[in-house]
Amino acid sequence: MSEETASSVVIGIIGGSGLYHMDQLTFVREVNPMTPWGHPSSPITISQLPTGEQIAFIARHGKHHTHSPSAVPYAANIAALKHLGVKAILAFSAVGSLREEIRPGDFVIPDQIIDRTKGIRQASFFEGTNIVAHATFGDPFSKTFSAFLVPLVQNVLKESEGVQLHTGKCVVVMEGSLFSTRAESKMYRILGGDIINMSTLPEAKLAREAEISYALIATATDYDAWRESEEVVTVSEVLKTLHTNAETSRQVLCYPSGLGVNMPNSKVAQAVIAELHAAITSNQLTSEIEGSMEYSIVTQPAHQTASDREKLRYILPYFS
Ligand SMILES: CSC[C@H]1O[C@H](OP(=O)(O)O)[C@H](O)[C@@H]1O
Ligand SMILES: Nc1ncnc2[nH]cnc12
Repeated sequence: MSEETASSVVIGIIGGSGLYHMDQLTFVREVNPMTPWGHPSSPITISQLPTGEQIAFIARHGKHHTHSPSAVPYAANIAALKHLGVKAILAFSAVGSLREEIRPGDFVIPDQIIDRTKGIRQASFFEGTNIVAHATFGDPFSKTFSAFLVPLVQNVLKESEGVQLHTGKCVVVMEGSLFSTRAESKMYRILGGDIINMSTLPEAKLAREAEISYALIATATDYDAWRESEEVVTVSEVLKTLHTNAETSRQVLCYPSGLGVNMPNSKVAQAVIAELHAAITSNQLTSEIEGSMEYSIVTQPAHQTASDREKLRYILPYFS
C-alpha cells in the first residue's frame, strides 16, 4: 500500500473558478500522481487539522486557471483523489443563475443535472476499455451528503447579509468555452434548469463510477443571458462576485457548525472538518454509494482483459 493510500485522507475538495487554494489548515504535502488517466489538473494539496484529520484539495482548472472546462482532466482528478483514499468529494462551482430569485452572490446545493456537454469529454472510466458498465445516476448528487451540508452552509450565510441558500435545484452543464446565447439561456429555463455552469459533468459521473459520494456547492455570479432587458453575462461580471463567493466558500469549511462564532480560525476549521470526517468514517455519507458499482459491470470477468482490469483496479476493488 502506498504512503498516500495508507493515510486518513477521506475528504476531497474540488475548488472551481476563484477557489484555487484553501486557507487556515496546516500544509502536509503535495502529490501529483500519474494515474492511468494522466496527471490531475494541478498537484493535490494535503492539509490537516491539529487533531490529524486531513483533506485533499485540488484546483479544477489548475492553480493558475490554465485548463478550460472542456479540457480539465476530470478522470485523472477523480482517480487521483480515489487512490488517496477519498470517500466524499465536496465540489465548488461558480454558476450563472437562470432564475430571478437566485441572485448573484447566492449559494445553491443542487439535486439534479441536465447534460448539455457535447460528448467531447471522457465521461466514463470504462471508455477505451472492453469492459462495459452502467452506473446508476438518477440522483446525480449524494442526497445524504447534500442534506448534511445544508445546515453548515446556512450557518455561514447567516453572517453574510442578504445571501440565500437554495436547495433542490437543477444545474445545466454546458460545453463552453463561450457563454450561452440568449435563445439557449431561455431554452434552459423552459427545460427546468435553475443554474448553469461548464464543469459539473463529467466530474459527478466519474465520482459515481469511482464510488465516491459527491455533492456540489454552487455560487451564483451572474444572470447568464436570459433577461431580455439586461446585458448578457461577461467574464468581468463573473469576476465581480467570484472573489466574495470564494471567501464565503472557504468559510463553509472553516465555520463552527453548532458552536460559537468567535472561535479562532484554527479551532473553527477543526470543528467543521472533524464533523465531516466523522460523518464519512462512520459511513453516514458513503453507505449508499460504496459497493454500488459491483452489479453495474455487465462484462463477465472471463471476458475482461488483464490490462483493462489493471487500469480499473486503480479506482475500484472489483478488478483485483
Ligand atoms: C469563469 S466563468 C466560467 C467558468 O466558471 C465556472 O467554473 P467552475 O465550475 O470550475 O467554478 C464554469 O463552470 C466555467 O468553467
Ligand atoms: N453564465 C454562466 N454560464 C456558464 N458557466 C458559468 N459560470 C459562471 N457563470 C456562468
